Amino acid sequence: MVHAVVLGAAGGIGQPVSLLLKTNPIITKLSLFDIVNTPGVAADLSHISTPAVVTGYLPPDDGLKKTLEGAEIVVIPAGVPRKPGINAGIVRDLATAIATTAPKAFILVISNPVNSTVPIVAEVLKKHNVYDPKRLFGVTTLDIVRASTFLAEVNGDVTAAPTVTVPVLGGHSGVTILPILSQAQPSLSKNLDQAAIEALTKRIQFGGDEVVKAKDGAGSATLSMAYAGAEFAAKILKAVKGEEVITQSYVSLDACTEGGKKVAQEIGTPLEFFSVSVKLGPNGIEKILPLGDLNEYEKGLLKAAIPELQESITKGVNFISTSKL
Ligand SMILES: NC(=O)C1=CN([C@@H]2O[C@H](COP(=O)(O)OP(=O)(O)OC[C@H]3O[C@@H](n4cnc5c(N)ncnc54)[C@H](O)[C@@H]3O)[C@@H](O)[C@H]2O)C=CC1
Ligand SMILES: O=C([O-])CC(=O)C(=O)O
Repeated sequence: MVHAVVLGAAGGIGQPVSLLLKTNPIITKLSLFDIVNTPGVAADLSHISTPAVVTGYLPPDDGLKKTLEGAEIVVIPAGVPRKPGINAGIVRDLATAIATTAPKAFILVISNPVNSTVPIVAEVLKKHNVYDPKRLFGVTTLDIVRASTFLAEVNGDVTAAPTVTVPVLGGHSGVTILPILSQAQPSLSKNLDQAAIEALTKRIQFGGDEVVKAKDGAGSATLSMAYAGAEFAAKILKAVKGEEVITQSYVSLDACTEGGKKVAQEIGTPLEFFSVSVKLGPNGIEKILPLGDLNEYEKGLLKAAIPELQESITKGVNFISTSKL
């Protein structure tokens, strides 16, 4: 019995991610919230012959509170593509509702800029004394998905993508995205020269721009993001059921003292949030894994990512310290 929630469920990501969650047989209750159109989305999904009972809520009559009551996992794709200022306020308000109604839920933040929206959610939860860093995740799975696909593609066999894994660390925007191609499994990057590695790294870092350009004004990645978001939610739910799961996510380095300290040393600059490899268990993050060996090029990428990450985290924290909650 799992109650999953999508906030921003009528949007470009919200609708397909809700569809994919509806097809996850572990989920028995799926509650959808948006400022528009959720009754229609919910009615449509409710005809699918999978276990989840789907309900759509709108803001009137305490809709957000009703959506969140008893929620165990909350996925947040609410917001507007490439409008960071607007999204900060939206995410703050949704986090406030989670803090008061479903403080123990796993929170999966998709709304951009993830590098700032995750600190925003953390600060709101801290203000309500319900912050559990083991349960708060910035979803960076799309970067991991892209890395697998693009590495398989450049290696001449895109059909191998499902069997290729590349750890992607750092954050979720441009130069803060650190694909660690030297740690790819299988080690396909050995077939590539340095110029090809650098081109592939840039493609992964700026994959979002490729979609924005191709959509020509009609928004950013939605379908691949929905796939990635549902995959990440499925990983959390597998871990809850006791399966061992290791993946990367943008999380607090204080979520796990031991592992987090080691990573902080590897980074060499204090950062409250970073996308790292985490071992997930029934209560969320059990262990933060070391960055592992980085080659000289990857060390340079890490160094270049730090100032932007620091600035984005500070922006998120300051946004809440100057907000009336
Ligand atoms: N983490 C990642 O890898 C990715 C993140 N994104 C981000 O996801 C967010 C959503 O993108 P799209 O679905 O394409 O946008 P969209 O504009 O199609 O959908 C956003 C939805 O949020 C809803 N919304 C707005 N304010 C709300 C509120 N206060 N409460 C509940 N719902 C509200 C809107 O009504 C709309 O249905 C954007 O911030 C985008 O940048 C997009 C792609 C990848
Ligand atoms: O680029 C964007 O605006 C959306 C995004 O985060 C991505 O596609 O990775």
